[in-house]
Amino acid sequence: MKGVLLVNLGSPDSPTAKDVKPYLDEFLMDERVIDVPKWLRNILVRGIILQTRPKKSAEAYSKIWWEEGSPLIVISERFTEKLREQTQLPVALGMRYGSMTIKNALQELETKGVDEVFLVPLYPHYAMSSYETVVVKTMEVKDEFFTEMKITTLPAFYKNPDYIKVLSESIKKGLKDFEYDHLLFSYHGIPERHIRKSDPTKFHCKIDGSCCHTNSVAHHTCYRHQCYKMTELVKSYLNLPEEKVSLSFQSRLPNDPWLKPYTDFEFERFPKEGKKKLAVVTPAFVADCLETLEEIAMEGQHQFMEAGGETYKHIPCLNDSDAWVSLMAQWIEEWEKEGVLSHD
Ligand SMILES: C=CC1=C(C)c2cc3[nH]c(cc4nc(cc5[nH]c(cc1n2)c(C)c5CCC(=O)O)C(CCC(=O)O)=C4C)c(C)c3C=C
Ligand SMILES: [Fe+2]
Ligand SMILES: [Fe+2]
Repeated sequence: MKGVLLVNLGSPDSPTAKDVKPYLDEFLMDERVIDVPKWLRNILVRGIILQTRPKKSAEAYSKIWWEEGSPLIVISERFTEKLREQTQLPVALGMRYGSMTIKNALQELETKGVDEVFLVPLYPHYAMSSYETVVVKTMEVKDEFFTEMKITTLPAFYKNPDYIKVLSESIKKGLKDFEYDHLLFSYHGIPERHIRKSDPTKFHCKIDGSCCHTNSVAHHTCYRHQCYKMTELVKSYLNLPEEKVSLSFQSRLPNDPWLKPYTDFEFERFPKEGKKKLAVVTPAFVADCLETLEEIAMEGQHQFMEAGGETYKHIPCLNDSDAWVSLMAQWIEEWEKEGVLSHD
């Protein structure tokens, strides 16, 4: 019997340093997130980062936490519930980190008789620290506990025409009644090193002005290319003028070059260039979360206004919108009927 496993990143159990610490420990000790030898990761994460970050992160989580829990989890649950109404197949939700484990979700599917799973990493783009780690972890759990299960994975959907349509229409709705002189696509950042590591050709990705715009097989796993491509496709769908749109990368850790330009630097720069009415969209995320609600909607607005901005709007992620749920149901139906799915 067929079934669906949705996987997103996960959140701590509560917005307290006590619960944030083990969550961040699991997250940052992932070799695809902090990709250095284990002994060094231990020193960096447990000896340095976890000494101060949990308290800081807990304060940020407290600002966005809902009565029902973490926005990322609550929105993912709402999405799952709505999806269940649109498909006959069992659907389970798991998280890569934290207490809503992938193992429990697969267990739930197995109890319902599922032995063929459609794995949906809830990320539009491929990055080793997001999409890839979900796939690898799910396969590890399958190999250890659910050896008879067959798993097929949804490819990254950053350029899927139906997804671009749903995303663009939601941006259009967000821009309605908001007069803006610039629209910023702010994507979650990753270290530049990860782009080179994920390049199967080992020579294409130079992180320069041209590599991401020159055809290459490297683009299947190039997060930077995929962010540019998505921005271009939305820009063209909405017929937006070239000079009114740009892209940047948010949420970096210190002491490493991450993808540029940095979103917070752009917030400082735009007002000085006369761009004082700013709309920001965060299309690396399908669901609003700490990184969109605190870093962009709250902190971002503050930084932009302090730098001389006049009006600011964060356009929400797709969350549990009907169009997004229906599109996912359509992809599930295609997989159910045809067994394979490709967005190329
Ligand atoms: C969109 C995909 C994501 C990628 C790629 C990604 C890479 C990445 N993230 C960190 C470090 C942190 N990220 C944090 C939060 C966070 N990250 C994503 C998504 C991606 N991360 C989401 C959806 C969230 C929000 C989770 C939530 O509960 O709402 C955090 C925790 C918060 C904080 O302390 O700032 C960290 C840390 C790295 C190092 C990385 C790539 C190497
Ligand atoms: Fe992150
Ligand atoms: Fe590239």
